[in-house]
Amino acid sequence: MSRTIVKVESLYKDIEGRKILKNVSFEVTEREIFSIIGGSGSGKTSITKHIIGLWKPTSGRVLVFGKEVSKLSLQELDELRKNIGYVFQEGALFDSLKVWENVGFYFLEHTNMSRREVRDIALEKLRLVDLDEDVLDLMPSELSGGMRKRVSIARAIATDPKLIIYDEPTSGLDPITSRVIDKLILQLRERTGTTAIVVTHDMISAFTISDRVLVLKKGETVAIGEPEEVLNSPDPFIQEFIGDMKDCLTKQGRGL
Ligand SMILES: Nc1ncnc2c1ncn2[C@@H]1O[C@H](COP(=O)(O)OP(=O)(O)OP(=O)(O)O)[C@@H](O)[C@H]1O
Repeated sequence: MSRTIVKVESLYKDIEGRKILKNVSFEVTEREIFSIIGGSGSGKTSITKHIIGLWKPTSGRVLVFGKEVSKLSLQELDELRKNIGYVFQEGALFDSLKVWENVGFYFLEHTNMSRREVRDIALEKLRLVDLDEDVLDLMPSELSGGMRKRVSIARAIATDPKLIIYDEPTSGLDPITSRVIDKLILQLRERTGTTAIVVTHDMISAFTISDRVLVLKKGETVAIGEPEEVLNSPDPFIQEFIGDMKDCLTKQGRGL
């Protein structure tokens, strides 16, 4: 049986009297690609903030690798975060650092490894995202949008995390580059066996790469299931949300 990597149980989050998340529950199992979709402000990022321990639930529980995140000590939280790679929406690369220094940032900051060793690790991670030594010494400003995403992903996997959270991995990219990043997310799962949670507005991405999809509306679960199940849900919100995309999201359309 597959191991549970993330378990969210009846998660509620209120901030200043506003209900941000209402009774959200789901499990993500090992090697799964699990997408969270929903309109702006529906609570997608709020869920990930609980997973990495930035927020504590108002009620309910969030367990990651079997441990309740809100009960971890600071040291345990550091250890947890080392095992979670986070790909930030805007890439969040340090503009004054070279590509290899960005990818190896964790090791430069937290270990005594030599720069040569860190550079070697960076190259190994860059190869996993189909980049090579040509980019090692480039500055982030010299990269295209798609390459920046790849470098951000290489940085997120630098410490060999068991879980990767992708925050809007295709935002700001043209449709062709978006599909390339989708393929990369799938390839990375094959290459590293990592579990992935993808927060996205991109329906094509969510319905093509995911094993399961969670649809949120104003902090509540509208649907959860395999892409086909969710696509065929009679729920009017889902039908409206998916809208015209449904035709191109048929099985043929999923042939990445
Ligand atoms: N620090 C905060 N303090 C108060 N309210 C917040 C805070 N962060 C988020 N919210 C509110 O929580 C709700 C959910 O926000 P969240 O960022 O999780 O949505 P989202 O689905 O990720 O949206 P988007 O797609 O726009 O990033 C929103 O109404 C937002 O205004």
